Amino acid sequence: MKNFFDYRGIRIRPFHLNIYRTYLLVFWFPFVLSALGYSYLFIYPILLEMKQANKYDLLALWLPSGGLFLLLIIPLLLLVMMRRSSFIRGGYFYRVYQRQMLARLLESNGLYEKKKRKSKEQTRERIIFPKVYYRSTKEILYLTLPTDGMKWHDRFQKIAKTFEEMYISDFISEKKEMGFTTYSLMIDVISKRISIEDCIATDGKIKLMEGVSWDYAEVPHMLVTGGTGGGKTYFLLTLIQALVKVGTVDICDPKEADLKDLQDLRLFKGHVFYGTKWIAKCLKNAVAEMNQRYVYMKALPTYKTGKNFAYYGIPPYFVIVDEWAAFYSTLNYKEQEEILGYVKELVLKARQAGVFLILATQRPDAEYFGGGIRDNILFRVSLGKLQEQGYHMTFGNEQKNKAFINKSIKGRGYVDDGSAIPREFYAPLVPKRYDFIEELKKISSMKLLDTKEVYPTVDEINEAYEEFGIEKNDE
Ligand SMILES: Nc1ncnc2c1ncn2[C@@H]1O[C@H](COP(=O)(O)OP(=O)(O)OP(=O)(O)O)[C@@H](O)[C@H]1O
Repeated sequence: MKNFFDYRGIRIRPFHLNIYRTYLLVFWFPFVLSALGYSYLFIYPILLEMKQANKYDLLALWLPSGGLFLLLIIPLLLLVMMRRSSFIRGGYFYRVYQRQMLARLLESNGLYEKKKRKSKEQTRERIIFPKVYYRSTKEILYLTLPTDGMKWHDRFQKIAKTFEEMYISDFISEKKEMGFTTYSLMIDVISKRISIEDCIATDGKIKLMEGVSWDYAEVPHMLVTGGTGGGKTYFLLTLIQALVKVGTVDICDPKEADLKDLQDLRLFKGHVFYGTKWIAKCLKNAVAEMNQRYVYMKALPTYKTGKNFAYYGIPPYFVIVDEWAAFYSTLNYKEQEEILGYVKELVLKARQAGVFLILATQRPDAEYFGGGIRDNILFRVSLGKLQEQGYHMTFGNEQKNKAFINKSIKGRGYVDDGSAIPREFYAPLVPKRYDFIEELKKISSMKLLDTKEVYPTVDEINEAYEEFGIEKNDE
């Protein structure tokens, strides 16, 4: 609802074109004034005396000139340093500079009107900016522009990507009101990075950053993409250390690289898979687990329509497959069909049973994700540097208007937490001293659901599916 007074922010005016420098001069001005006073009191009398005596002694001026120099230059240097440090910390001057950038964007793109002002002697031109407003909080930048059907309407409607690139920020939403559009952009995301110690799974969610959690029951399954060295393995290990405390974690490492080492831990005995045959078995087991869980839940005395695994206190079950695309491309047609079949079942049906897939890959090309699998994996993370196409594959072609910016920060990328709005992401920070293996050794066992003698028939499974509103199996 509209308030009577809606504060849009500071209106951008032509004086903002040089405001960053102007502010420096304004802060310096009192020192210039005191330098003038000082000169009048201490230098002028000496000069006057010299003039009267008609004898100029530069040596006598040396000390007072030094004082003048200190009075002018030291404050200027301090102010330049203060301005720079405020800029780096994202403080006052940083925001001043953002306003200057906005003014310069308008000017350099000719987004202004010219107005002539006539006086007796001459005609002067004045530029008038459209009604553009700037407002910022510590985390969000609000930029309001006129979308009133006038001259620059279309231009202002498509400006979000430019803002993302200008301010190295993420467009998160737009709010339209009659005549204006307000774009909200997230800034200073790095300050929301958490440490691995704070990456904890509770209440069906795993915290990944301040304000970003993977709510696996609501936004099931995860896609992790990233080039080599971007932090994919560290991120998967971070997820594993948190998820293993609340449920079961099966790990498929087709490349037999970093994750395979976990098999040496007692905790992961029988939970690490490699080789096509065993990975297929792991996924088949997960489908069987899903079916058992549905039948098990339906048979519980506490069974209640519409409730999921969490309601019955059933621990979640995660299957992590690393290097999915590379693995998939090595499979023959028959193997592809079998394995894709399991993945598809899990992606489409397993949410309420609490069985979740985490697929990690370098590039999520559509050819490795048949049957709409990619579209049904709702939580997506990219890590490290990707080409534009890689971002579009990860977050969908509808993100073509978003500016994805690569930075050389380990564990940095983008996340779509199910909102369909990707934003900058920093994986939990893993300190150098942190040893994943040693930390995992401290965990004695995984939380498993003991479904005991539940070995359901196809009919029983279909019956349970019906209860949970899931499409039945054909056989
Ligand atoms: N979240 C993080 N916190 C701290 N350092 C990180 C993080 N993620 C990655 N790194 C650093 O980056 C290095 C590479 O990360 P990682 O091994 O996870 O990359 P990768 O994408 O899996 O690469 P590859 O595919 O080549 O194994 C790590 O050795 C670590 O030093």
